[in-house]
Amino acid sequence: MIPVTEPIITIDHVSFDYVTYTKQSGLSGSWHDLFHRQKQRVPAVQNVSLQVAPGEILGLLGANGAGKTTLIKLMTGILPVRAGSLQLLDDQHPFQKRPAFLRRIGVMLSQKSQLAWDLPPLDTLVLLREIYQVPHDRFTDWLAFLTDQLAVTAQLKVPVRKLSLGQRIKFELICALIHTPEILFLDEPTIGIDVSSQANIYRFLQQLNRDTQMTIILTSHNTKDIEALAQRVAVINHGRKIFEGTPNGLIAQYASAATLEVVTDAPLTTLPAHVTQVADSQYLVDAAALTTLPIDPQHILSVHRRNGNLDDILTRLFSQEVAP
Ligand SMILES: Nc1ncnc2c1ncn2[C@@H]1O[C@H](COP(=O)(O)OP(=O)(O)OP(=O)(O)O)[C@@H](O)[C@H]1O
Repeated sequence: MIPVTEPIITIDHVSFDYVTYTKQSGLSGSWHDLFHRQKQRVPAVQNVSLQVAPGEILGLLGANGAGKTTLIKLMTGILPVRAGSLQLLDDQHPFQKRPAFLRRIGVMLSQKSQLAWDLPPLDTLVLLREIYQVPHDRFTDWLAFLTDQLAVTAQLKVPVRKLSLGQRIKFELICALIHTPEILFLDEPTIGIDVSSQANIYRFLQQLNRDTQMTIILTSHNTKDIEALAQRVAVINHGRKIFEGTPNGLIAQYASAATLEVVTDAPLTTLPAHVTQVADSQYLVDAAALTTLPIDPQHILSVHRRNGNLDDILTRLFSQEVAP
């Protein structure tokens, strides 16, 4: 679906390959590598086109290694766009990292911390204030608001190493927001966060989006994040976009057939193409295909109908091998 308003992000047929070199083990392997390095291309993003409207919350969904983080890195200028084109705000070259561009985006990557381990978050935030040239009084008010909303005011002056994981993630989020960006990128924002803090973060992001029209792009394996926040989702599989639309549209498209969950005491040794394994002896199968399930009925312990929720659908979607 193409947003009706002028898009704030336009990704047009973008592809990205990582180039790596295999490393052989042992001394002789290292010696061999000196003269004959084996080059490998990893096609992380393949021919992806996507548009995001201002004020939208878009969820990027995909299995591990699908290419979500790479797509975020391309949008935020961490990686260069070599094939296709990409425009964010009015900048067609995010990789040039113009200060005016960087001031308009906020990025929180799960694998990269902005916080200094031995310093309190306040020190990092003051540094960011200088980098982004946030006026002092604005900084003070905004920081007080953010820490209050995320319930971490008391931890502002505590060294990062003494904070809980949840508190650290909330400060990472505050770092990404301290300069009030127009677009916020969140890579796995609730990883390792308890349910009450998750709810706190959802409420906060929803309010932020509602009150300031901030555009939010998030990736998550936690479908609760997507259900709570995303107005639209793009599903990436092996670097390709395989779905774009609303979360309900995704459910409607892929949950057309009734799905049954079968528990057995005789696990399958080989998995037929139409069956998805969800646990050691637990399988999902279309109702219409139940009779073709190669399990002796006396070994079936239970059969339950599963309504199509996002978790089920993504499990099925990502377990189907889509050729890279
Ligand atoms: N620096 C790198 N060098 C080489 N290959 C990489 C690099 N970073 C990622 N890849 C590969 O690119 C592909 C996409 O990775 P990416 O991190 O974008 O996936 P992802 O969808 O964010 O996965 P996850 O959900 O596990 O974080 C994977 O096959 C990964 O192994």
